[in-house]
Amino acid sequence: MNSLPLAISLGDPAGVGPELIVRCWQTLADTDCGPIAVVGGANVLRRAAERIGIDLPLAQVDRIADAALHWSRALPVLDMADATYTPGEPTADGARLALASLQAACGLARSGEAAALVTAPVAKDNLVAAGFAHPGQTEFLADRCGIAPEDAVMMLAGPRLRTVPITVHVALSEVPGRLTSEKIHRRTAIAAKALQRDFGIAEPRIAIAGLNPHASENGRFGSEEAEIITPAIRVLRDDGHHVTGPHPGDALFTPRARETYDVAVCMYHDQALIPLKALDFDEGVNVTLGLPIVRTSPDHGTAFDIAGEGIADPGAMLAAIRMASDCAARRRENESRS
Ligand SMILES: NC(=O)C1=CN([C@@H]2O[C@H](COP(=O)(O)OP(=O)(O)OC[C@H]3O[C@@H](n4cnc5c(N)ncnc54)[C@H](O)[C@@H]3O)[C@@H](O)[C@H]2O)C=CC1
Ligand SMILES: NCC(=O)COP(=O)(O)O
Repeated sequence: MNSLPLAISLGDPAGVGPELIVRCWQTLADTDCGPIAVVGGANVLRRAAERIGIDLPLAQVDRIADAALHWSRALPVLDMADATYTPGEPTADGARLALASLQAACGLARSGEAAALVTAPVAKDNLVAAGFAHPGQTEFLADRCGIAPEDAVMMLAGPRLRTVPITVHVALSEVPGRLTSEKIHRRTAIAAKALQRDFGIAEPRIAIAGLNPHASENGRFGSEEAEIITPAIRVLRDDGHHVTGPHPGDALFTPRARETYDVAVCMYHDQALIPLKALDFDEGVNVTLGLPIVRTSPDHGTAFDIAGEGIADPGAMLAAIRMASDCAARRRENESRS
């Protein structure tokens, strides 16, 4: 168990994040996942709990270290920015709060005051209006941690599947131009190292998808497999990684195929996220690999359409908190051994 708290950023206060955090605290309080602390938004959390009929004990703390004193009987919330609770109706104030919470929570993880960072969902376009200059939180965290955006690797992880998209938040038409052997090699190697360090998989089995239908059918439907993906696979194998591919994307996620690998490396966002969400939506976690901090998030977004109705499933947020706790503990253990 982590003795340090996990820092939870509030996400967009008009989304499902606040009510899910409340539900997660109810489930996790005093369990071996260790203390959690929400960074800002006490009023939002209180109102979200009221709205879904939960009598929420809340402990406002000045220092995250104090969360451990309270979390078994009250949800610890760091006293800072706040906003009005307007479920389903995002506001500029709410976006500013989401950004302030993300920035402060990231700072706590980086300084070592928090064991890990768990981010509740944000709406990227609203954040941009609040001054956010990154395609997503993944790239923001890379920037804050002083690493190249390409080296912060998104992985979606559920009980049945793990996937890594090589390109992420870009238009589909730009994907072929953005794929390079170097990028596939580098991001796959980062994922392999993180699976060892944070997930305890000693020799990760990696399956790499093609880009084109039938992985190009020997060049009939495109050249990226031969020119970009296969050379990357060769170098990864030379480095000692257990890699197969390029596999036709449509065959890679069948039940039998999934038994043959620990992670599927995919060429674009939806190739990686569609199978994960189809299989594991209510338990899916978005984890950022390659950072000096541990960061997880639920696989879903703000779900403005159901916010405040009390019907949002807390499973993915719970899985994100548990995974952050496990990864942080494993990383600390590995570091103390080396
Ligand atoms: N981790 C993050 O911060 C993420 C943020 N987003 C952002 O969220 C916003 C909305 O994105 P969408 O594509 O609409 O995806 P979404 O995941 O918010 O919603 C898609 C569908 O799933 C449902 N849903 C989502 N979470 C649910 C839950 N916990 N329980 C039950 N049903 C749930 C929604 O009601 C909706 O019908 C966008 O601005 C996007 O950028 C999207 C994915 C991840
Ligand atoms: N589709 C995943 C997603 O949008 C989450 O991105 P990030 O904000 O975690 O970078």
